[in-house]
Amino acid sequence: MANPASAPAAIPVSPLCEMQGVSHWFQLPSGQRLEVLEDVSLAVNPGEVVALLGPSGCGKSTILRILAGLITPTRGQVRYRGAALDGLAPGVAIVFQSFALFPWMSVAENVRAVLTAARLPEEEVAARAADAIRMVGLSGFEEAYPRELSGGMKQRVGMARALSLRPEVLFMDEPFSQVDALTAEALRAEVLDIWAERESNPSSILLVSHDIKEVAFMADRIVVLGANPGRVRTIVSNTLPRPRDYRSPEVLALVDRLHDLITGHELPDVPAAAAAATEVLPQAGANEIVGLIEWLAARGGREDVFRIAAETNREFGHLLTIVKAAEMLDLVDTPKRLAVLTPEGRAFAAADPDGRKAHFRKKLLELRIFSDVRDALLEEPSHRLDRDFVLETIVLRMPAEDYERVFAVWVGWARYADLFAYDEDDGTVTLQEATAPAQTPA
Ligand SMILES: Nc1ncnc2c1ncn2[C@@H]1O[C@H](COP(=O)(O)OP(=O)(O)OP(=O)(O)O)[C@@H](O)[C@H]1O
Repeated sequence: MANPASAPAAIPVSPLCEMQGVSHWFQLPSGQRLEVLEDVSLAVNPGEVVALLGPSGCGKSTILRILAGLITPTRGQVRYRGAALDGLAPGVAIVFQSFALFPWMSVAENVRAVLTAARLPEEEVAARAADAIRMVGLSGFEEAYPRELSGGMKQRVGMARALSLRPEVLFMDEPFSQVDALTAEALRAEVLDIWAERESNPSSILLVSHDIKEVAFMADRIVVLGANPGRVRTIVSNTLPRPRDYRSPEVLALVDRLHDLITGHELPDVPAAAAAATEVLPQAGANEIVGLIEWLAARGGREDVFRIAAETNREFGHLLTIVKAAEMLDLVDTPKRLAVLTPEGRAFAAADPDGRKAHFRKKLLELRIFSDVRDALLEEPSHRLDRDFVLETIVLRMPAEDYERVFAVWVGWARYADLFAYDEDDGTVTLQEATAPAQTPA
Protein backbone atom coordinates (compact mmCIF):
# COMPACT_ATOMS: atom_id res chain seq x y z
CA MET A 1 0.00 0.00 0.00
CA ALA A 2 1.84 3.10 -1.17
CA ASN A 3 1.80 5.81 1.44
CA PRO A 4 1.82 9.15 -0.34
CA ALA A 5 3.39 10.95 2.58
CA SER A 6 6.38 8.62 2.57
CA ALA A 7 7.41 9.71 -0.93
CA PRO A 8 10.55 11.87 -1.00
CA ALA A 9 9.52 15.45 -0.24
CA ALA A 10 10.64 18.33 -2.40
CA ILE A 11 10.85 20.72 0.50
CA PRO A 12 12.48 19.79 3.77
CA VAL A 13 9.90 18.44 6.22
CA SER A 14 10.00 19.40 9.85
CA PRO A 15 10.09 16.41 12.15
CA LEU A 16 7.32 15.37 14.51
CA CYS A 17 9.66 13.90 17.12
CA GLU A 18 13.29 14.76 17.36
CA MET A 19 16.25 14.32 19.68
CA GLN A 20 19.59 16.00 19.28
CA GLY A 21 22.86 15.21 21.02
CA VAL A 22 21.09 13.13 23.64
CA SER A 23 23.18 11.32 26.23
CA HIS A 24 21.61 9.53 29.15
CA TRP A 25 22.79 7.69 32.20
CA PHE A 26 20.98 6.02 35.04
CA GLN A 27 22.18 6.35 38.59
CA LEU A 28 22.53 2.86 40.03
CA PRO A 29 21.88 2.13 43.72
CA SER A 30 25.65 1.65 44.18
CA GLY A 31 26.10 5.29 43.16
CA GLN A 32 27.68 4.24 39.86
CA ARG A 33 26.51 5.77 36.61
CA LEU A 34 25.18 3.43 33.95
CA GLU A 35 25.82 5.21 30.66
CA VAL A 36 23.06 4.10 28.36
CA LEU A 37 23.07 6.59 25.48
CA GLU A 38 25.83 8.70 24.01
CA ASP A 39 25.21 11.63 21.69
CA VAL A 40 22.15 10.21 19.93
CA SER A 41 20.42 12.36 17.31
CA LEU A 42 17.43 11.17 15.33
CA ALA A 43 14.05 12.30 14.08
CA VAL A 44 10.68 10.91 13.05
CA ASN A 45 9.21 12.82 10.13
CA PRO A 46 5.54 13.05 9.16
CA GLY A 47 4.35 10.05 7.18
CA GLU A 48 7.21 7.68 7.86
CA VAL A 49 7.84 4.47 9.74
CA VAL A 50 11.14 4.60 11.59
CA ALA A 51 12.63 1.53 13.25
CA LEU A 52 15.24 1.40 15.99
CA LEU A 53 17.24 -1.78 15.52
CA GLY A 54 20.00 -2.93 17.81
CA PRO A 55 21.22 -5.54 20.27
CA SER A 56 19.57 -6.09 23.60
CA GLY A 57 20.41 -3.39 26.11
CA CYS A 58 21.61 -0.80 23.56
CA GLY A 59 19.02 1.68 24.79
CA LYS A 60 16.21 1.36 22.23
CA SER A 61 13.45 1.53 24.81
CA THR A 62 15.20 4.39 26.57
CA ILE A 63 15.23 6.39 23.30
CA LEU A 64 11.53 5.70 22.83
CA ARG A 65 10.76 6.76 26.40
CA ILE A 66 12.79 9.94 26.03
CA LEU A 67 11.00 10.87 22.79
CA ALA A 68 7.66 10.15 24.48
CA GLY A 69 8.59 12.44 27.36
CA LEU A 70 8.53 9.66 29.96
CA ILE A 71 12.23 10.20 30.76
CA THR A 72 14.14 13.48 30.71
CA PRO A 73 17.58 12.84 29.24
CA THR A 74 20.70 13.75 31.17
CA ARG A 75 21.95 15.83 28.27
CA GLY A 76 20.66 17.02 24.88
CA GLN A 77 17.48 18.38 23.33
CA VAL A 78 14.13 16.70 22.71
CA ARG A 79 11.43 18.35 20.63
CA TYR A 80 7.91 17.64 19.49
CA ARG A 81 6.82 19.56 16.38
CA GLY A 82 9.79 21.85 16.89
CA ALA A 83 8.94 22.81 20.47
CA ALA A 84 11.12 21.73 23.39
CA LEU A 85 9.41 18.85 25.15
CA ASP A 86 8.01 19.69 28.53
CA GLY A 87 6.32 16.60 29.97
CA LEU A 88 4.68 14.02 27.74
CA ALA A 89 4.86 14.38 23.95
CA PRO A 90 1.35 15.53 23.00
CA GLY A 91 0.77 13.46 19.85
CA VAL A 92 2.29 10.16 20.96
CA ALA A 93 0.67 6.89 22.09
CA ILE A 94 2.60 3.76 22.96
CA VAL A 95 1.98 0.06 22.35
CA PHE A 96 4.04 -1.98 24.82
CA GLN A 97 5.51 -5.44 24.40
CA SER A 98 3.88 -6.65 27.60
CA PHE A 99 0.33 -5.64 26.45
CA ALA A 100 -0.15 -3.87 29.82
CA LEU A 101 -3.86 -4.68 30.05
CA PHE A 102 -5.94 -4.47 33.23
CA PRO A 103 -6.92 -8.12 33.84
CA TRP A 104 -10.08 -7.22 35.71
CA MET A 105 -11.47 -5.13 32.84
CA SER A 106 -13.13 -6.30 29.63
CA VAL A 107 -11.71 -5.39 26.21
CA ALA A 108 -14.02 -2.37 25.91
CA GLU A 109 -13.31 -1.24 29.47
CA ASN A 110 -9.57 -1.52 28.88
CA VAL A 111 -9.82 0.78 25.87
CA ARG A 112 -12.22 3.18 27.55
CA ALA A 113 -9.95 3.44 30.59
CA VAL A 114 -7.21 5.27 28.69
CA LEU A 115 -9.73 7.62 27.08
CA THR A 116 -11.32 8.42 30.42
CA ALA A 117 -7.84 9.06 31.83
CA ALA A 118 -7.31 11.47 28.92
CA ARG A 119 -10.44 13.29 30.21
CA LEU A 120 -12.51 12.93 27.06
CA PRO A 121 -16.29 13.44 27.33
CA GLU A 122 -18.29 10.25 27.88
CA GLU A 123 -19.93 10.08 24.39
CA GLU A 124 -16.54 10.60 22.79
CA VAL A 125 -15.06 7.82 24.95
CA ALA A 126 -17.71 5.33 23.82
CA ALA A 127 -17.48 6.30 20.15
CA ARG A 128 -13.71 6.27 19.99
CA ALA A 129 -13.41 2.97 21.86
CA ALA A 130 -15.89 1.29 19.50
CA ASP A 131 -14.03 2.73 16.53
CA ALA A 132 -10.62 1.55 17.71
CA ILE A 133 -11.91 -1.93 18.60
CA ARG A 134 -13.34 -2.27 15.11
CA MET A 135 -10.14 -0.98 13.54
CA VAL A 136 -8.04 -3.74 15.13
CA GLY A 137 -10.57 -6.46 14.24
CA LEU A 138 -11.91 -7.15 17.74
CA SER A 139 -15.59 -6.43 17.08
CA GLY A 140 -17.61 -9.06 18.94
CA PHE A 141 -14.99 -9.37 21.69
CA GLU A 142 -15.88 -6.15 23.54
CA GLU A 143 -17.03 -7.98 26.66
CA ALA A 144 -14.22 -10.58 26.73
CA TYR A 145 -11.58 -10.45 29.48
CA PRO A 146 -7.83 -10.54 28.82
CA ARG A 147 -7.53 -14.10 30.24
CA GLU A 148 -9.90 -15.29 27.52
CA LEU A 149 -7.76 -13.84 24.72
CA SER A 150 -4.76 -15.20 22.83
CA GLY A 151 -1.45 -13.26 22.86
CA GLY A 152 -2.23 -11.80 19.43
CA MET A 153 -5.68 -10.64 20.56
CA LYS A 154 -4.27 -9.09 23.71
CA GLN A 155 -1.88 -7.11 21.55
CA ARG A 156 -4.82 -6.02 19.39
CA VAL A 157 -6.36 -4.57 22.55
CA GLY A 158 -3.03 -2.82 23.25
CA MET A 159 -3.15 -1.40 19.73
CA ALA A 160 -6.80 -0.34 20.11
CA ARG A 161 -5.93 1.52 23.31
CA ALA A 162 -3.12 3.41 21.62
CA LEU A 163 -5.08 4.10 18.42
CA SER A 164 -8.15 5.31 20.31
CA LEU A 165 -6.05 8.26 21.46
CA ARG A 166 -5.72 9.20 17.76
CA PRO A 167 -1.98 9.79 18.01
CA GLU A 168 0.04 11.56 15.36
CA VAL A 169 2.86 9.15 16.07
CA LEU A 170 2.41 5.59 17.24
CA PHE A 171 5.31 4.26 19.32
CA MET A 172 5.63 0.48 19.34
CA ASP A 173 8.11 -1.14 21.70
CA GLU A 174 8.80 -4.67 20.43
CA PRO A 175 5.06 -5.07 19.98
CA PHE A 176 5.06 -8.51 18.39
CA SER A 177 7.84 -10.29 20.24
CA GLN A 178 5.39 -12.09 22.52
CA VAL A 179 3.01 -13.38 19.88
CA ASP A 180 3.56 -16.36 17.59
CA ALA A 181 5.29 -15.82 14.25
CA LEU A 182 2.21 -16.12 12.01
CA THR A 183 0.13 -13.79 14.16
CA ALA A 184 3.02 -11.32 14.20
CA GLU A 185 3.11 -11.33 10.38
CA ALA A 186 -0.62 -10.65 10.23
CA LEU A 187 -0.47 -7.88 12.85
CA ARG A 188 2.41 -6.10 11.11
CA ALA A 189 0.45 -6.00 7.86
CA GLU A 190 -2.64 -4.74 9.70
CA VAL A 191 -0.71 -1.97 11.43
CA LEU A 192 0.64 -0.84 8.07
CA ASP A 193 -2.88 -0.91 6.59
CA ILE A 194 -4.16 1.29 9.41
CA TRP A 195 -1.19 3.65 8.99
CA ALA A 196 -1.68 3.84 5.21
CA GLU A 197 -5.40 4.60 5.50
CA ARG A 198 -4.82 7.90 7.25
CA GLU A 199 -7.79 10.10 8.10
CA SER A 200 -7.56 10.12 11.87
CA ASN A 201 -4.85 7.46 11.95
CA PRO A 202 -1.24 7.96 12.98
CA SER A 203 0.90 9.81 10.52
CA SER A 204 4.09 8.12 11.65
CA ILE A 205 5.26 5.04 13.50
CA LEU A 206 8.36 4.59 15.64
CA LEU A 207 9.08 0.91 16.07
CA VAL A 208 11.58 -0.62 18.47
CA SER A 209 12.68 -4.02 17.30
CA HIS A 210 15.49 -6.48 17.25
CA ASP A 211 13.91 -8.47 14.46
CA ILE A 212 15.64 -7.70 11.15
CA LYS A 213 12.83 -9.15 9.02
CA GLU A 214 10.33 -7.02 10.87
CA VAL A 215 12.14 -3.74 10.24
CA ALA A 216 12.83 -4.61 6.59
CA PHE A 217 9.11 -5.28 6.16
CA MET A 218 7.82 -2.25 8.03
CA ALA A 219 10.23 0.66 8.09
CA ASP A 220 11.09 3.52 5.74
CA ARG A 221 14.22 4.26 7.73
CA ILE A 222 16.14 1.92 9.98
CA VAL A 223 18.28 3.43 12.70
CA VAL A 224 20.96 0.84 13.49
CA LEU A 225 22.20 1.25 17.05
CA GLY A 226 25.33 -0.02 18.74
CA ALA A 227 25.69 -0.76 22.45
CA ASN A 228 27.78 0.20 25.49
CA PRO A 229 26.81 2.97 25.45
CA GLY A 230 23.99 3.09 22.90
CA ARG A 231 24.69 5.24 19.87
CA VAL A 232 23.60 5.53 16.25
CA ARG A 233 25.83 3.40 14.02
CA THR A 234 24.13 4.18 10.78
CA ILE A 235 20.72 4.93 9.28
CA VAL A 236 19.55 2.75 6.39
CA SER A 237 16.80 4.03 4.18
CA ASN A 238 14.31 1.47 2.89
CA THR A 239 12.54 2.65 -0.24
CA LEU A 240 11.13 -0.72 -1.31
CA PRO A 241 7.56 -0.33 -2.55
CA ARG A 242 4.66 -1.40 -0.34
CA PRO A 243 3.06 -3.79 0.23
CA ARG A 244 6.23 -5.75 0.82
CA ASP A 245 6.68 -9.48 0.77
CA TYR A 246 9.00 -11.05 3.37
CA ARG A 247 10.16 -13.56 0.80
CA SER A 248 10.79 -11.19 -2.12
CA PRO A 249 14.41 -11.04 -3.34
CA GLU A 250 14.49 -7.27 -2.54
CA VAL A 251 13.39 -7.70 1.08
CA LEU A 252 15.74 -10.67 1.51
CA ALA A 253 18.61 -8.60 0.07
CA LEU A 254 17.89 -5.80 2.55
CA VAL A 255 17.69 -8.31 5.42
CA ASP A 256 21.06 -9.63 4.28
CA ARG A 257 22.57 -6.14 4.17
CA LEU A 258 21.30 -5.28 7.66
CA HIS A 259 22.53 -8.60 8.87
CA ASP A 260 26.02 -7.89 7.50
CA LEU A 261 25.99 -4.43 9.06
CA ILE A 262 25.07 -5.72 12.50
CA THR A 263 27.37 -8.73 12.37
CA GLY A 264 30.23 -6.46 11.31
CA HIS A 265 29.52 -4.16 14.26
CA GLU A 266 28.75 -6.78 16.87
CA LEU A 267 31.25 -9.46 15.90
CA PRO A 268 34.20 -7.43 14.60
CA ASP A 269 37.09 -9.52 13.30
CA VAL A 270 39.33 -9.10 16.33
CA PRO A 271 41.31 -11.84 18.05
CA ALA A 272 39.42 -13.51 20.91
CA ALA A 273 42.05 -12.29 23.38
CA ALA A 274 41.24 -8.69 22.45
CA ALA A 275 37.51 -9.36 22.80
CA ALA A 276 38.06 -10.94 26.21
CA ALA A 277 40.23 -8.03 27.32
CA THR A 278 37.22 -5.73 27.23
CA GLU A 279 35.69 -7.91 29.97
CA VAL A 280 32.03 -7.53 29.18
CA LEU A 281 30.15 -10.69 30.02
CA PRO A 282 27.66 -11.33 27.22
CA GLN A 283 24.19 -12.12 28.57
CA ALA A 284 24.25 -15.75 27.47
CA GLY A 285 23.71 -18.82 29.64
CA ALA A 286 26.39 -21.54 29.87
CA ASN A 287 23.84 -24.05 28.55
CA GLU A 288 23.22 -21.82 25.52
CA ILE A 289 26.96 -21.65 24.79
CA VAL A 290 27.27 -25.43 25.12
CA GLY A 291 24.20 -25.83 22.90
CA LEU A 292 25.75 -23.65 20.20
CA ILE A 293 29.01 -25.64 20.24
CA GLU A 294 27.17 -28.95 19.99
CA TRP A 295 24.97 -27.60 17.21
CA LEU A 296 28.01 -26.40 15.24
CA ALA A 297 29.91 -29.63 15.81
CA ALA A 298 26.95 -31.60 14.44
CA ARG A 299 27.07 -29.47 11.29
CA GLY A 300 30.71 -29.76 10.39
CA GLY A 301 31.93 -26.95 12.65
CA ARG A 302 30.94 -23.82 10.70
CA GLU A 303 27.77 -21.97 9.79
CA ASP A 304 26.48 -18.52 8.87
CA VAL A 305 25.27 -16.84 12.08
CA PHE A 306 22.07 -15.72 10.42
CA ARG A 307 21.25 -19.27 9.42
CA ILE A 308 22.02 -20.51 12.93
CA ALA A 309 19.51 -18.00 14.30
CA ALA A 310 16.86 -19.06 11.79
CA GLU A 311 17.41 -22.80 12.23
CA THR A 312 17.58 -22.73 16.01
CA ASN A 313 14.61 -20.38 16.15
CA ARG A 314 16.50 -17.75 18.13
CA GLU A 315 16.21 -14.02 17.98
CA PHE A 316 19.20 -12.85 15.93
CA GLY A 317 20.48 -10.33 18.49
CA HIS A 318 20.47 -12.94 21.22
CA LEU A 319 22.18 -15.48 19.00
CA LEU A 320 24.95 -12.93 18.40
CA THR A 321 25.33 -12.61 22.17
CA ILE A 322 25.74 -16.38 22.52
CA VAL A 323 28.30 -16.41 19.68
CA LYS A 324 30.18 -13.53 21.34
CA ALA A 325 30.29 -15.45 24.60
CA ALA A 326 31.59 -18.57 22.84
CA GLU A 327 34.21 -16.44 21.11
CA MET A 328 35.28 -14.96 24.41
CA LEU A 329 35.87 -18.51 25.67
CA ASP A 330 37.96 -19.34 22.56
CA LEU A 331 35.40 -21.90 21.42
CA VAL A 332 34.50 -20.21 18.13
CA ASP A 333 36.00 -17.75 15.75
CA THR A 334 33.86 -15.33 13.73
CA PRO A 335 35.37 -14.56 10.35
CA LYS A 336 32.89 -12.35 8.47
CA ARG A 337 29.41 -13.70 9.17
CA LEU A 338 30.43 -17.20 10.07
CA ALA A 339 30.76 -18.92 13.41
CA VAL A 340 33.56 -21.48 13.12
CA LEU A 341 34.63 -23.92 15.84
CA THR A 342 38.23 -23.39 16.92
CA PRO A 343 40.39 -26.47 17.63
CA GLU A 344 39.53 -25.89 21.30
CA GLY A 345 35.86 -25.69 20.37
CA ARG A 346 36.10 -29.06 18.59
CA ALA A 347 37.89 -30.58 21.57
CA PHE A 348 35.17 -29.13 23.83
CA ALA A 349 32.41 -30.68 21.71
CA ALA A 350 34.15 -34.06 21.86
CA ALA A 351 34.94 -33.90 25.60
CA ASP A 352 32.96 -35.50 28.41
CA PRO A 353 31.12 -33.24 30.90
CA ASP A 354 34.15 -32.99 33.21
CA GLY A 355 36.46 -32.10 30.33
CA ARG A 356 34.04 -29.38 29.24
CA LYS A 357 33.84 -27.95 32.73
CA ALA A 358 37.63 -27.95 32.96
CA HIS A 359 37.88 -25.93 29.74
CA PHE A 360 35.29 -23.46 30.97
CA ARG A 361 37.08 -23.12 34.30
CA LYS A 362 40.45 -22.47 32.65
CA LYS A 363 38.97 -19.79 30.40
CA LEU A 364 36.98 -18.09 33.15
CA LEU A 365 40.09 -17.82 35.29
CA GLU A 366 41.72 -15.83 32.47
CA LEU A 367 39.13 -13.12 33.16
CA ARG A 368 39.81 -10.81 36.08
CA ILE A 369 36.24 -10.83 37.36
CA PHE A 370 36.61 -14.55 38.02
CA SER A 371 40.31 -14.71 38.98
CA ASP A 372 40.05 -11.76 41.39
CA VAL A 373 37.22 -13.49 43.23
CA ARG A 374 39.08 -16.83 43.26
CA ASP A 375 42.19 -15.12 44.72
CA ALA A 376 40.13 -13.37 47.38
CA LEU A 377 38.36 -16.62 48.29
CA LEU A 378 41.66 -18.44 48.68
CA GLU A 379 42.94 -15.68 50.95
CA GLU A 380 39.83 -15.51 53.07
CA PRO A 381 40.18 -17.96 56.01
CA SER A 382 36.54 -19.07 55.70
CA HIS A 383 36.84 -19.32 51.88
CA ARG A 384 33.50 -17.59 51.79
CA LEU A 385 32.66 -14.09 50.51
CA ASP A 386 29.60 -11.95 50.48
CA ARG A 387 28.02 -11.39 47.06
CA ASP A 388 28.72 -7.66 47.54
CA PHE A 389 32.40 -8.40 47.01
CA VAL A 390 31.58 -9.86 43.57
CA LEU A 391 29.25 -6.95 42.77
CA GLU A 392 32.02 -4.50 43.61
CA THR A 393 34.46 -6.41 41.42
CA ILE A 394 31.94 -6.25 38.57
CA VAL A 395 31.36 -2.52 39.06
CA LEU A 396 35.12 -1.96 39.11
CA ARG A 397 35.81 -3.99 35.97
CA MET A 398 32.69 -3.05 34.01
CA PRO A 399 31.40 0.29 35.24
CA ALA A 400 29.06 0.68 32.26
CA GLU A 401 27.20 -2.58 32.88
CA ASP A 402 24.09 -3.39 34.86
CA TYR A 403 25.86 -5.28 37.65
CA GLU A 404 22.85 -7.37 38.71
CA ARG A 405 22.49 -8.73 35.19
CA VAL A 406 26.22 -9.38 34.96
CA PHE A 407 26.13 -11.09 38.37
CA ALA A 408 23.41 -13.47 37.18
CA VAL A 409 25.56 -14.48 34.18
CA TRP A 410 28.66 -14.68 36.40
CA VAL A 411 26.92 -17.09 38.78
CA GLY A 412 25.63 -19.25 35.91
CA TRP A 413 29.03 -19.56 34.26
CA ALA A 414 30.85 -20.17 37.54
CA ARG A 415 28.35 -22.87 38.51
CA TYR A 416 28.64 -24.61 35.16
CA ALA A 417 32.44 -24.57 35.43
CA ASP A 418 32.34 -25.96 39.00
CA LEU A 419 34.34 -22.89 39.95
CA PHE A 420 32.21 -21.18 42.59
CA ALA A 421 28.95 -21.95 44.33
CA TYR A 422 26.48 -19.23 45.20
CA ASP A 423 24.02 -19.62 48.05
CA GLU A 424 20.96 -17.46 47.32
CA ASP A 425 19.71 -17.80 50.90
CA ASP A 426 22.67 -16.23 52.67
CA GLY A 427 24.11 -14.39 49.64
CA THR A 428 27.57 -15.91 49.87
CA VAL A 429 30.00 -17.23 47.30
CA THR A 430 32.28 -20.21 48.03
CA LEU A 431 34.84 -22.16 46.08
CA GLN A 432 33.59 -25.32 44.44
CA GLU A 433 35.29 -28.62 45.00
CA ALA A 434 37.26 -28.43 41.77
CA THR A 435 38.97 -25.22 42.91
CA ALA A 436 38.85 -25.65 46.68
CA PRO A 437 42.23 -25.09 48.37
CA ALA A 438 42.92 -28.76 49.24
CA GLN A 439 42.91 -29.61 45.55
CA THR A 440 44.67 -26.50 44.34
CA PRO A 441 48.42 -27.02 44.03
CA ALA A 442 50.31 -24.37 45.96
N1 LIG B 1 15.35 2.83 35.14
C1 LIG B 1 16.54 2.25 34.91
N2 LIG B 1 17.50 2.22 35.87
C2 LIG B 1 18.70 1.65 35.65
N3 LIG B 1 19.05 1.07 34.49
C3 LIG B 1 18.14 1.03 33.49
C4 LIG B 1 16.84 1.61 33.66
N4 LIG B 1 16.15 1.44 32.49
C5 LIG B 1 16.98 0.78 31.66
N5 LIG B 1 18.17 0.54 32.25
C6 LIG B 1 19.34 -0.11 31.64
O1 LIG B 1 19.68 0.66 30.50
C7 LIG B 1 20.16 -0.19 29.46
C8 LIG B 1 19.34 0.06 28.21
O2 LIG B 1 18.01 -0.40 28.43
P1 LIG B 1 16.88 -0.37 27.30
O3 LIG B 1 15.70 -1.11 27.85
O4 LIG B 1 16.69 1.00 26.82
O5 LIG B 1 17.59 -1.23 26.15
P2 LIG B 1 16.93 -1.97 24.90
O6 LIG B 1 17.85 -1.77 23.76
O7 LIG B 1 15.52 -1.54 24.72
O8 LIG B 1 16.99 -3.47 25.41
P3 LIG B 1 16.02 -4.73 25.11
O9 LIG B 1 16.08 -4.99 23.64
O10 LIG B 1 16.68 -5.83 25.93
O11 LIG B 1 14.66 -4.35 25.62
C9 LIG B 1 20.08 -1.61 30.00
O12 LIG B 1 21.36 -1.97 30.51
C10 LIG B 1 19.06 -1.49 31.12
O13 LIG B 1 19.31 -2.49 32.09
